[in-house]
Amino acid sequence: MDAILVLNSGSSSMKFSLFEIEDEHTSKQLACGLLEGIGTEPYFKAVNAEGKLLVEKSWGKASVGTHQEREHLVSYIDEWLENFLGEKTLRAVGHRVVHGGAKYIQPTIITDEVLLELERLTPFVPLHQPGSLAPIYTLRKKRKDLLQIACFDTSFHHTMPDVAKRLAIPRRYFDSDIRRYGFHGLSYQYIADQLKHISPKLAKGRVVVAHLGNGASLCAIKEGIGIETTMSFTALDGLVMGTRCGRIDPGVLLYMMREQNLNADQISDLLYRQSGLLGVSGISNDMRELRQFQRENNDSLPAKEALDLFSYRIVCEIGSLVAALGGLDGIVFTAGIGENDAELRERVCHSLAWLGIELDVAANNSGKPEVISTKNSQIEVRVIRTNEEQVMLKEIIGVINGVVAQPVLN
Ligand SMILES: Nc1ncnc2c1ncn2[C@@H]1O[C@H](COP(=O)(O)OP(=O)(O)O)[C@@H](O)[C@H]1O
Ligand SMILES: CC(=O)OP(=O)(O)O
Ligand SMILES: [Mg+2]
Repeated sequence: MDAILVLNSGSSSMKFSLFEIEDEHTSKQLACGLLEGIGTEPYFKAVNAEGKLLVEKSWGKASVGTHQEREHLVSYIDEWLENFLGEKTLRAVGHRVVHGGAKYIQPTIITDEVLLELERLTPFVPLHQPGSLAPIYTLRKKRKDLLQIACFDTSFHHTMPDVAKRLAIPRRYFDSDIRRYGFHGLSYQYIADQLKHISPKLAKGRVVVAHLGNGASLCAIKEGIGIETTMSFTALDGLVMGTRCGRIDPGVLLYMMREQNLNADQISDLLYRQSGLLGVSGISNDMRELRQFQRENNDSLPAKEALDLFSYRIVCEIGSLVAALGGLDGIVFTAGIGENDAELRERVCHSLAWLGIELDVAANNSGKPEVISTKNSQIEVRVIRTNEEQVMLKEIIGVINGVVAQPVLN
């Protein structure tokens, strides 16, 4: 029997799912797991399809998040996998690659040339691309003949009209790929696919999807096609995030460079790692920790200000996407915060009541929220658990079966 490994590498975590291919169209999950705390206190855990713990390991605080450390961690997972697979053969591994640039729209078999081109995109998303590429390098060293496939977070947004891709800077920059791309596309693809099954009305309508995790963005989807999104050239733009600033006046950066002598690396660190919920609250980038802090500290003002800003920006940006869609039929909340934080969803929905949203408070607070708008609401509001790995699996099987044409390399 053949197996497929799906790796979803993030800036500080790596999720994986292992599937067994039963035939051309069916596969079943064998195991899934998570490596988190990369760069701080790495911790690895895997469970089988029934949720039974298979392995657990922590490395302690000594680790520092270097490239070698990531390689070491991936090697560890690979060795564990080798034992777990037993007689099964690993047929392919698929990687979530955050940036595919203008060229890589389809899932793509990784070759030396592809890897070089993806490496060139690292300056576009310095916080993510190295994390996406590190496991590819490690597995290439360890398993020379293994088929490796890249699935891109940018692909879903290629359908955006040119006007949404353009930045208002001299046009030569657009021609050299400095333009708006958008990210979290694998998650948006999953939601668009799910809507076809669970809400045909929304699948054919105008929807704003709010992917609110550690990275956060919104996507405007019309009849299943992405037409606008809040992230842009990099995964810094748009909403307030865990540690990222979201939309910012570029004049602030010029001021910091000129008047405070900050160089590019310092500004990058400030905007990617020290801003967002962490920067404004001074407490944490993690929504659960912030909520807890606020409860234990009598509505701490810095925590409140960070949370206010987080939801305010979501509300403003939803307004902007509704304008791009020319109206609205539905909103979908997804990812760690969108799926779990009822308070945030309530706040956003109440602020958008003028759009005709009526929240079903009981449904919103239920343990497993699905539709959280009332029957009378003019807008259908849903919570859908995202599953980027499922989309990647479908893409990988498409490549294996030769359904997906590979890009011509020059
Ligand atoms: N029960 C919960 N209530 C509120 N926030 C939560 C809950 N569970 C997870 N989160 C938040 O979700 C965020 C992480 O989301 P996730 O989608 O896992 O992010 P990423 O994939 O970008 O690392 C964190 O801010 C975390 O605190
Ligand atoms: C693109 C992006 O922001 O990804 P993540 O949410 O995994 O940080
Ligand atoms: Mg994520």
